[in-house]
Amino acid sequence: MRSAYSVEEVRHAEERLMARLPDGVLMQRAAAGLAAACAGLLGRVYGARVVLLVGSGANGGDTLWAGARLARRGAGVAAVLLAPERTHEAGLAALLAAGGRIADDPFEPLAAADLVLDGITGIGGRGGLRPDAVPVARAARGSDAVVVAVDLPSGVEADTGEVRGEALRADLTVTFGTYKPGLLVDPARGHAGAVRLVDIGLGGELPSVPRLEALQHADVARMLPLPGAGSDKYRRGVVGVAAGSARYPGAAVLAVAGALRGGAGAVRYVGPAADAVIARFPECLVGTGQPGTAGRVQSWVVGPGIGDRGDAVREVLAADVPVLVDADGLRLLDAADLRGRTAPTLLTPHAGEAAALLGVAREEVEAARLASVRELAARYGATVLLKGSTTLVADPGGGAVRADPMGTPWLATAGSGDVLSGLAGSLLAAGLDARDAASAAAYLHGLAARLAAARGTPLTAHDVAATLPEAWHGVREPGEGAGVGGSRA
Ligand SMILES: NC(=O)C1=CN([C@@H]2O[C@H](COP(=O)(O)OP(=O)(O)OC[C@H]3O[C@@H](n4cnc5c(N)ncnc54)[C@H](OP(=O)(O)O)[C@@H]3O)[C@@H](O)[C@H]2O)[C@@H](O)CC1
Ligand SMILES: Nc1ncnc2c1ncn2[C@@H]1O[C@H](COP(=O)(O)OP(=O)(O)O)[C@@H](O)[C@H]1O
Ligand SMILES: [K+]
Repeated sequence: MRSAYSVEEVRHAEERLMARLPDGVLMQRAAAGLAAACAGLLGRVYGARVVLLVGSGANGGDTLWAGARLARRGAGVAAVLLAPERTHEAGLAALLAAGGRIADDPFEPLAAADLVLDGITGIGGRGGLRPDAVPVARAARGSDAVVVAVDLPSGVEADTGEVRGEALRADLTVTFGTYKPGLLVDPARGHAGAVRLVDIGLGGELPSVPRLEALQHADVARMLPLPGAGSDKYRRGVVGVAAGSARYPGAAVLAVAGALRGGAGAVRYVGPAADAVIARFPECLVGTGQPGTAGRVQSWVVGPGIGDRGDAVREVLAADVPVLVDADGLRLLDAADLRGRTAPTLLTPHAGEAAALLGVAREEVEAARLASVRELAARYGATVLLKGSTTLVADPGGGAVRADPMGTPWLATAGSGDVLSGLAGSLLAAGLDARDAASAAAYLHGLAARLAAARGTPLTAHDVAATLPEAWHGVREPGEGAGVGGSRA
């Protein structure tokens, strides 16, 4: 599991750790890790041309100390000082002593650089880049150099992943002590590039529950419901799918396709698309009536392509089993029907559906995903999986939000959300709690898409569903397979 903590939590942990250590040790640990990552990228440090973008705080200090280490190994290092009168003094002195220099004009060294280190702001940054930094950041991005962000890409909001204004775009972010939420949540995540964590000894000082966490293969492997000697199809869990309509039979077929690959022992479909479902999946138990006629299930998926069948949504929500509501089901949702429920409810909106549930514009949800998913979970008293460029899962009672690291834009294809809802519903039927079911489903869905995309694109939702068994195998046997889907970091 990768964990991310807020700026406030990082600062408290840092204070406690610093109280036990000699002055400057943490900055030296950070700078050493940063310089090592840079040396790895450069291959040959001697003779490399390195430019440091240095702001007024400790983020600039880390950058100067790392620059000094590279200069000692023979790199030509020029520092662009964005706040010359407030530059980290000891760091600058170290750089100059190691043979580095201060650049009078930022643009000339940037044009010839092999590597740029962004030390304008880290966790002390507020708002987007200031006007004087904008042309410098653009010149860095426009050059042929590899751009490495120090701790965070300057200009992004560490705690939320929001980007208010302009922010630097890095190829790699070397972050210290712990991930910050902004490194795992778009739009900020899109500015970070690959992310590498440098251990500076902060771990033991951080709270046990992080703000945000991202699953890795081993976490998902532990959650997967595997059949044992005592299993039968009912004990493995039965998932009911109430989806599709005469107009949208395909949504039912795709939700069932996902449900069949989620580890439940059986899938029951009820609704007007029974003929289409049975034609495609003879292993599915089908009926044409209302959900109440389906027989016992351990979870329900309701909503994909269901049209205006609000009665089916209400009927499913009255059942005392975990219920996943998606797509049309979200439009038909009456919040009052959620209040009386004691079994878990999982809502899976995309940004547009989330915006409608919150009564705000879609753009607001996309700009503030973390706040939106938390607000939805609290307001509806349900676990919420917010789909999109970064899929997030929040529980109504708080706790760590899960950020999915596996998504790929190839998933933005009609019907892939239906596959996801079937898959997550199946994991619910198999006994996972709502947060685990939702986040494991998003992970497997993303991994399946990556595996399928490695063989050919564009992807269809059907390709994603068909590749889910390979994704299961991939998380359980990470050494094998197509070599995609390891963590980004
Ligand atoms: N925590 C840890 O464990 C460790 C932390 N370490 C490092 O320290 C970093 C945090 O350092 P920090 O607190 O000095 O803040 P930092 O990010 O350098 O910003 C400082 C100044 O920037 C300014 N400023 C604000 N917004 C701005 C903007 N938009 N555009 C431009 N300028 C802006 C603002 O000054 P202002 O101009 O507003 O007076 C503010 O004072 C952390 O990210 C990590 O790299 C490591 O050394 C190891 C251990
Ligand atoms: N830009 C993107 N990057 C990564 N994943 C995306 C992106 N856009 C959409 N997705 C994913 O694609 C799926 C689309 O689901 P949804 O919007 O419900 O589509 P549909 O209703 O057609 O099935 C979701 O899993 C979502 O997270
Ligand atoms: K930075």
